[in-house]
Amino acid sequence: MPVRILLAGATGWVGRALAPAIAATADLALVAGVSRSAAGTAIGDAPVFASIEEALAVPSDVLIDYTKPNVVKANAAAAIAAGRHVVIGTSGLGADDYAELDALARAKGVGVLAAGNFSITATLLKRFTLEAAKYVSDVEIIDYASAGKPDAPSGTARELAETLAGVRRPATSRPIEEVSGVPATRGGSFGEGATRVQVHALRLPSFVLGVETIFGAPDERLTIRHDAGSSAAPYVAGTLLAARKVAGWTGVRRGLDTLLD
Ligand SMILES: NC(=O)C1=CN([C@@H]2O[C@H](COP(=O)(O)OP(=O)(O)OC[C@H]3O[C@@H](n4cnc5c(N)ncnc54)[C@H](OP(=O)(O)O)[C@@H]3O)[C@@H](O)[C@H]2O)C=CC1
Ligand SMILES: O=C(O)C1=N[C@H](C(=O)O)C[C@H](O)C1
Repeated sequence: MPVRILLAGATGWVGRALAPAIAATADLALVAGVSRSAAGTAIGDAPVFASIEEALAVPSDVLIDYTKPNVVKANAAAAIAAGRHVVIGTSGLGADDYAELDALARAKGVGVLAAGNFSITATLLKRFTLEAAKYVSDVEIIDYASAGKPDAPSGTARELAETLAGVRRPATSRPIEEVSGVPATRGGSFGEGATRVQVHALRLPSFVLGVETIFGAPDERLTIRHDAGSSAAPYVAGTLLAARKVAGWTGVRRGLDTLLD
């Protein structure tokens, strides 16, 4: 029997790429969608509803959420409460939010996979960054995105910074508290003390999303960079992989890298 998918954000930039891909995949079936503007219509045989609550009345196995930062947490909590596994693509949530969702998911015995970025090259950037952090102490992140992106940092940069802060070696750069001038220009901090990670978010026309990890060592430097193009195609395969696998554990896992060999 195919995994039955409820797709929240079915009419969005990513949702419009996911819906036909799910329909074309034998082991997945789109059974319902959520979009306020398309409520009352259908995508193939799947009815579209204005709210997650209405859509959860249709039997399904996995919620895939590509909506908005101010919507995703309530959607995920409602789906977990209804016993659904959840794949989160939407940005905007951080470690504290995921700790709350983890407790809810464990209580219901369901799995959650949240990835700041489901593209393969962004996932490789995370993997290579975590590897380099074993050897080089000083690292900062630049987050490039479109002028209209509602959240900062991006989900991509946030997951990377929060994970990196847990494994990196202590920085040799001057602590932010000791910086004079306008310390905010040193960026936003993730983590604590000398293993905090600074993220610098740029929001400019012409960018879709880019993330750059810069390592500095005495007299040498390493830059690792991912740039997204203008289509949502890079996110489809990783999201569908997560939908197939998310029933395999209980609680929240973060990052597509956790599913790769
Ligand atoms: N993890 C990853 O790899 C990626 C993550 N993203 C993230 O995914 C999210 C979605 O991106 P994108 O597809 O570009 O967004 P869009 O703005 O194109 O689409 C948003 C979708 O959510 C629906 N929606 C918005 N508000 C509500 C609401 N209150 N209730 C129900 N449905 C709602 C919209 O439909 P309607 O307005 O009709 O309700 C629409 O279908 C963003 O946070 C983005 O940063 C994007 C790309 C990759
Ligand atoms: O808002 C976007 O467009 C994107 N957001 C994701 C993020 O917040 O990291 C990533 C994706 O490449 C595009």
